[in-house]
Amino acid sequence: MRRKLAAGNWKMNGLGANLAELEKLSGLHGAPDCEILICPPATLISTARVQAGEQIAIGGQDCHENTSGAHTGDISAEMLKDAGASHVILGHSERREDHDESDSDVRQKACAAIEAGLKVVICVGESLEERETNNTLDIIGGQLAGSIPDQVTGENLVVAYEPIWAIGTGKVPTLDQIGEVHDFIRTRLERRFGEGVGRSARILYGGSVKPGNASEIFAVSNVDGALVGGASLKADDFSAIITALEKA
Ligand SMILES: O=C(CO)COP(=O)(O)O
Repeated sequence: MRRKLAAGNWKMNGLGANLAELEKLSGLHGAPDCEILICPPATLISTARVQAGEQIAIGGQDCHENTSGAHTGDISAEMLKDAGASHVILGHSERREDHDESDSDVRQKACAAIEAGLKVVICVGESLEERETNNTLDIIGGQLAGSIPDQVTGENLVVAYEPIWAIGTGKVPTLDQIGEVHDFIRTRLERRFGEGVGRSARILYGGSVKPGNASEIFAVSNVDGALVGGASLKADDFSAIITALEKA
């Protein structure tokens, strides 16, 4: 049985004072089959690790593909690990777009992250045009093939399906659309990595997940949790989503 995962991506939001939300969240949940992950800005990782308590895993939002060197402003996977991170989000659409990250870039970053002992949350998702022209599964299939390295395991691989047009918009695919893509991702993972990895890797949905829609999304097949942006910034909102996942 796969452990559920509620992951929060704070993106470029949060100063030290905002970690109070993390402390508030710490004591609210403890279901053994539901993992909680918060990915704050890198500047907060080490403090978050101390303040979050054991119930909450802390992650980064990106890492460089090299272990060290002349990469001003970048952060290596080993540095994330050293700061207390156990996970790292890679290939988020906002980075694929803003930083021209290719599938190959994401795969190289994922290799470095796994080498450093991090679990990877690899994001895939289609644009509105790709959805409207019925190219979603082709796009997702290509991203899965190009972004996930061979050395993943069911324990260190999480895939997040985040339709670009649902991120930050309040729009959410239909439950059938979510189910179709999650079933497709599961099938592709099993085909490439075998039933062991394919069935144990978690697949998260992300894109305007809120307390009001979380329960119905978590009832969809092959949805093992969520990667939440805006609603993860406030403990009360994220706690409501976690509770919905615990009950799913
Ligand atoms: O991008 C996301 C998580 O990585 C989703 O963001 P929202 O939940 O704000 O739509």
